[in-house]
Amino acid sequence: MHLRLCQMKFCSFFFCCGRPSDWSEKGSGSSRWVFSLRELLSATNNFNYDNKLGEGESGSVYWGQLWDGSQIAVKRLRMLSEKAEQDFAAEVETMGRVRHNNLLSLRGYCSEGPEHLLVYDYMPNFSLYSYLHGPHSADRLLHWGRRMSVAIGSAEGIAYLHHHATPRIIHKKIKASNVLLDSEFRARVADFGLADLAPESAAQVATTVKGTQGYLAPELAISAKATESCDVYSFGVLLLELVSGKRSIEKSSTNQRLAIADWAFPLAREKRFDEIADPKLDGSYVKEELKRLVLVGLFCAQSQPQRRPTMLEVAELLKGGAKENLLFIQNDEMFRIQTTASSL
Ligand SMILES: Nc1ncnc2c1ncn2[C@@H]1O[C@H](COP(=O)(O)OP(=O)(O)OP(=O)(O)O)[C@@H](O)[C@H]1O
Repeated sequence: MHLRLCQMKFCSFFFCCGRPSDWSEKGSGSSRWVFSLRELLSATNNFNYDNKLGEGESGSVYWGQLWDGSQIAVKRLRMLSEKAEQDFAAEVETMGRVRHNNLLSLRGYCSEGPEHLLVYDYMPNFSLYSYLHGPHSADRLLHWGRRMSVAIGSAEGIAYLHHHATPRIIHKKIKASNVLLDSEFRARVADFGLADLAPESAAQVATTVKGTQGYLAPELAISAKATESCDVYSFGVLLLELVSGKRSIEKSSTNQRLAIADWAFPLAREKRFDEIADPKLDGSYVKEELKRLVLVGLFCAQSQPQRRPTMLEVAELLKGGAKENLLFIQNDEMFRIQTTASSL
């Protein structure tokens, strides 16, 4: 059942008035849309191994610097769908039109010969994954205030994709490595629209690969058709990860795999919210906010898609609005003590 929220205000979004193709091709670095292969080769030192930021399913990502000094991340795409191959410019133009403070928008592209490259602003604070589980997890820079801001910001970014972008976009790969952090640790959801550029077979393979395991809505095992509600499920998992510092799926000492929602659910039902908190927070968090994130996370990560909220509702709940709706969730039958974990 969807919660009914009144009017939503999206203060942080802004529309891009002009079409990306209208942007000056000969303008300064910030107004460029079409890049030449030559300048991207020069910016990335010929896709030098030392410039490589990482590699995902769709290709490798390289750090680069343009002639004006601005730092970029260049995604070198590996496989394209036939449609995207035929008209790459038109396909990426839709992605370029989507603009929101919590989305990592496309800055430009290059399509020359076999090379298909996407250009983004470089995010100096890496990804949420790197602070939760990766090389920066020991830095303890992800204090509670930042976690709340990442939760709300990424919810607003995804809500924008679902409810305001034209055409609407289902992300399909919401996970901690796709939430990047800008210089102010503001969440920028990355990789939206990319699933639609991949060949169908590859997009389906993506639903089984390691990186997305634990985030996939259970209904995707039956039907490969992703919906907005699948993104809501993935976002619920992401929220629980953000609060607890645990991975979407943890392996126990006996090599058993435990989904994060199955671990957090009994603790939440018994109101043992403090035990869900990431030990790296050292107890420094706002109890009410932590409880809110856990309840909303579990409500999103329910197995029945029709019971999940929309991303607009999620954003409002996380911001602390719609108090009656949070109460409604808290009193839902799933959190009553008789409920068993299998009903999740
Ligand atoms: N704009 C960017 N600024 C800084 N780092 C980036 C940027 N874009 C991607 N990265 C980093 O590059 C690496 C590879 O990213 P990529 O999106 O290709 O893979 P992924 O998110 O790990 O997996 P997937 O392909 O499944 O989304 C990741 O570590 C990511 O954090």
